[in-house]
Amino acid sequence: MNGNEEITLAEKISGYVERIVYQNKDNGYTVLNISGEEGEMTCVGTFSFINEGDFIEVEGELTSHSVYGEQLKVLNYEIKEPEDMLSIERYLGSGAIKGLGPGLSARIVRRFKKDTFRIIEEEPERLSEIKGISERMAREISLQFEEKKEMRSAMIFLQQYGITMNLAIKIYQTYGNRLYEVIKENPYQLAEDINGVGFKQADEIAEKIGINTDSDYRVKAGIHHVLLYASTNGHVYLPKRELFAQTQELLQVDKEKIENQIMDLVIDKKIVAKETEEDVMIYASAFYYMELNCARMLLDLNVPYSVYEDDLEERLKNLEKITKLELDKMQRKAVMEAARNGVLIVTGGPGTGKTTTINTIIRFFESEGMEILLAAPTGRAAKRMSETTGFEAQTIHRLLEISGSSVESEKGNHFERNETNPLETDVLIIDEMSMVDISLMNSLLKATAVGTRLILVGDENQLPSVGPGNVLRDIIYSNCFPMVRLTTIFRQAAESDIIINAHKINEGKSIALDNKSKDFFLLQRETAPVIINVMLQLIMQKLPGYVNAAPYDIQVLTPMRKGELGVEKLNQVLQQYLNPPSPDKNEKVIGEGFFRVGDKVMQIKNNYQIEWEIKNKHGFTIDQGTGVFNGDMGTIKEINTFAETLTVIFEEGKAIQYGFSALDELELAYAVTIHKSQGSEYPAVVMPLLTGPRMLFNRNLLYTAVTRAKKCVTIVGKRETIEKMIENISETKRYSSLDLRLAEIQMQE
Ligand SMILES: Nc1ncnc2c1ncn2[C@@H]1O[C@H](COP(=O)(O)OP(=O)(O)OP(=O)(O)O)[C@@H](O)[C@H]1O
Repeated sequence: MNGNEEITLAEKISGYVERIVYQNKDNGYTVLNISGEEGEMTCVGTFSFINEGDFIEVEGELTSHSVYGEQLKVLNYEIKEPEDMLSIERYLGSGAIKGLGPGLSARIVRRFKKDTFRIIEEEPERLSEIKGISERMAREISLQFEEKKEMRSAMIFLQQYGITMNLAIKIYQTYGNRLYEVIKENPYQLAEDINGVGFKQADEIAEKIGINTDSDYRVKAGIHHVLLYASTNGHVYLPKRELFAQTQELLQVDKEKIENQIMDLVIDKKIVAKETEEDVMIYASAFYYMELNCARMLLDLNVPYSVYEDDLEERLKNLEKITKLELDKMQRKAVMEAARNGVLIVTGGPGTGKTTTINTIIRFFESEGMEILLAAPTGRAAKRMSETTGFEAQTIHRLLEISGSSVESEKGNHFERNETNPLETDVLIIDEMSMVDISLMNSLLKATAVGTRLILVGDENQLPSVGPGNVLRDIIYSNCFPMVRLTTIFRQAAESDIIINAHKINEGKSIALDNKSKDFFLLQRETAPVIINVMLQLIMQKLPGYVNAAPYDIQVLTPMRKGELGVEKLNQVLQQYLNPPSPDKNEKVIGEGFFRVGDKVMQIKNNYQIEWEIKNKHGFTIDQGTGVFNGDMGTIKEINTFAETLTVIFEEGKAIQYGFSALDELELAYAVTIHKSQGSEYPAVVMPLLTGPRMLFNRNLLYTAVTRAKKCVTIVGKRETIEKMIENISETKRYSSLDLRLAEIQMQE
């Protein structure tokens, strides 16, 4: 209890809900005014389902609040059918039934008196005896009345299983009156049908209902859950032995049970099992078909185009004259192969001339009068592509035109551009391909009509995409498509130690860490507190001037989430220093930490539906749309504790308003994991490297981190750790098989 609140006595009162002042749909916490015989009263408590106009009986403690005055803290409540005629009339006329205002309600009650509710339920046609009510309207009134009653009982039923109001409403909307059957027989169905319900929650409900731990439904749902969970770690499938081990750990049931259900799921086409020499690969069906479709569509696009070979050289030379840049042998090859083929992959490390090659390819096709589209997986990468090529590039999501459909499905049908409405272009160039996951690739290919030239550009040595799949590497390893690997580091790029060291790291060679460089430093420190201190000094004092950027633009990258130098801890510290508390900055507590106005944040999942708008300086909306994606970064502009919203401004000035219940989509981003930093570039990167698990602290990770920096890399930690990372080529295995699908199809043809 608050210090400024005083309990006086227990009370039981009844009356109408005059007004719902506030309601939190997650936990049902509600403030409402009721009006009863003794006047108006403010009630505060948890109401799972209530409408304005309802007649309720509440029991609670009468308290006196220093600000809000007298209130009833509700302990119990019951929704009652109003009994006296006045109450009935008020209920009907309260707006609870659409189309019935006070006038009509009064007439109904005058006619049917205390029998009104029975008539509405049992003989609704009699309502049409009243002037102003047609037979159709009578049926509608009765239907609505019935629905309200049904919904109320559904809410009360679901509440006993600890289901929040928000979720209860979704369940009711999905199943209607079938929900009792679903919950009692197979609550695991919820995890399949309703966004936001996972296996764990369904399992909790099942336990409360008393469903056996080895029920078929539970085992099936468990298998599905393990596969989906694997996909959040980037896997498209799991080898059967791993699926078994993980499912057994989750469910604690016999192996035989799992084996049987796997067979059943295969028969039901919910999962796909593919046998190889060593093992059986098991896929959630959606993922299997995504890979299969991608393979088919890529091969369909991969047709040769006839070009006048004689003057190809000539035309290239002319282009070089215009761009005043002579391409090297591999770059030339890339341009020619782009002209000759339907699919081309261009790969290479930093500074090897990928952008320069894209530029020439664009100019080549442009001179042929062809339509060209450019895209990249993230907003930042698209922006960089626009800047370096001088052509407009967009995110792949935007290119495909998000449909804003309310169904977020694994099948990825969120886009207006698809097989029935493909992109209208002759050439499509995608940069930063290492970040494209199988689902996005599937959507992209669906929207790419045969006859379009597809050019995929990326660095195969970057970490694979955050989402499932290993698309770029699989395509390269399949050997099914023309590919050009760029390796020359050009003079200008060779002046940067960031680029030189990145290549050395990639080749497993040691790097100079003597601090004689202008853009690559190691500050040797041995303990976490000292490392944190040094990082703070770098970000707040030294680096902003050195790289000419704001402290917010200097990015801390770290391998881990947990631990003293993990993202979570570092964000707490950095928030405290870079955005200290202040009376004019609202805050919102989240778990153990909080968000504060001014914080740097990152979106951590794809959200295709959320709306954004861009306003000009006069406050007029100049652009709007939907969608924000995993890895997008922004700054908190406003926290409104009354409306329970938090507004973030993302790149390009896109403002997005999050309800407090959606804040699990955001994370502080002063520090981010190296995995999440893919595709982004920052003026300066600061990286603590002390010790960590071998599977994580590897060459690939260090390479990705270093290549994120444009002007300066500073590692704070141990030299020995860096050396070990360069030597360590063990990588966490990613289970993906686009290369196998490509090979299979080619064999069949
Ligand atoms: N044929 C060439 N002759 C001379 N300089 C070149 C040539 N090709 C590229 N360069 C120069 O090399 C540098 C790196 O090239 P570019 O930006 O195209 O590489 P990149 O692979 O796109 O690099 P990153 O991945 O780091 O963006 C640039 O300064 C560019 O002007």
